[in-house]
Amino acid sequence: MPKITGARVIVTSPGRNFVTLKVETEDGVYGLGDATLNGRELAVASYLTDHVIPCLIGRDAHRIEDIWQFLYKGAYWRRGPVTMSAIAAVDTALWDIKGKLAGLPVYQLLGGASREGVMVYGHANGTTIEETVANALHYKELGYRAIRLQSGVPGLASTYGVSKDRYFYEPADADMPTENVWSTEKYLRSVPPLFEKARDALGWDVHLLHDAHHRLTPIEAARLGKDLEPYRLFWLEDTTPAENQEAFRLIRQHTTTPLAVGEIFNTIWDARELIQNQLIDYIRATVVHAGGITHLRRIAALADLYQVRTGCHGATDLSPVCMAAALHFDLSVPNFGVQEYMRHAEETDAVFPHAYSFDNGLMHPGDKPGLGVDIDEVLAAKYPYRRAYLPVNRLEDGTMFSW
Ligand SMILES: O=C(O)[C@@H](O)[C@@H](O)[C@H](O)[C@H](O)CO
Ligand SMILES: [Mg+2]
Repeated sequence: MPKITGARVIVTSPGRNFVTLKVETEDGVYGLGDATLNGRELAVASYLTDHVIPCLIGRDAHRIEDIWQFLYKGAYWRRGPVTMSAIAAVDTALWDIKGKLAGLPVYQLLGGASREGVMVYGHANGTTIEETVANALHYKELGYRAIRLQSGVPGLASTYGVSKDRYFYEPADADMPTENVWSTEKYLRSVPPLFEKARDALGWDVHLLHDAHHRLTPIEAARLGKDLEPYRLFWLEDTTPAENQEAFRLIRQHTTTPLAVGEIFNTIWDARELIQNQLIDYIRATVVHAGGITHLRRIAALADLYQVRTGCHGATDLSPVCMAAALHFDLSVPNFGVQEYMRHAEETDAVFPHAYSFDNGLMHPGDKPGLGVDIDEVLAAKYPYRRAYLPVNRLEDGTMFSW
């Protein structure tokens, strides 16, 4: 058996913070797993170092399912983003090791390729509709077949999804949380004209998406979905805070705009009612925050029964290790929908050399054994951790609100 002889957490900040688990076996083969939880990184690092790694040493690295069950059931305190990100990192690293030992890319171990490539969507943003549409046109020229559009809201100083940089969106921007001001009325007025202009400029042969980032009530979400129907969105994402799964029934009854949710979900239980009651069209759970490749496959299998497709989260706070793992999953899973792809900064790519590639709107994980992603530890050590928070939102009268 490939015995696990060591495991370490590597925290590095090449442009932004990443937490990576490296698991080593006695024959020198190692695997990597992403454990990054944006804004709460060190909690996962400690969970791994202080509580998980001591239990890994001496185990058989091939027993992925058993180790997953051991960490999930053995903790007694189940679920939650910190626990599930830590389990995900172990699980991902073990799949990497299994692939390397088998001499096969991970997607081959997951049943092989179900498609030629993985359709990804880019994130077009701008402070005005004109800027956002121009940015979306640029994505189309780069070959993207799906584009998400997020525009500034007239009357609001800053909004989720609109970055200072044209191409790189990074929400965790300060060592104390940035406070934004939010108005749903202003936002709801601004979105339909954005998509009207986008369709005029981009035509109908490209998929358009939008993220409401959990800030609407069910009836507001229903109205937005209805207002956007003429523009035939691929999906409308995270309309309401999904702690209340039942809310989606109300939204669903009012609109045929496809609904996506789940980037903050960490287990199948968060999505179960939504999937079984066919209240959503796309499940956005991803490798790092939803218990790794093993658990994500379970979620996808449940979703497949109800024609719900996958649409993994892929913002810049998910490291290239997660991106690689997601692409192996995407290439193999039968009910794939789309994959989010926000390009990482050059410093990030240099610390995490990887085999995955983008061509004409599709990505491929490459054919290196394992995940096909590495970490340059010497370079990583040059980028020390810097505390960085996600922003918060207040209504115009000062009330705390969902970000
Ligand atoms: O869909 C998305 O990409 C977003 O909702 C993310 O940018 C999200 O805000 C960040 O990943 C939070 O860390
Ligand atoms: Mg989102």
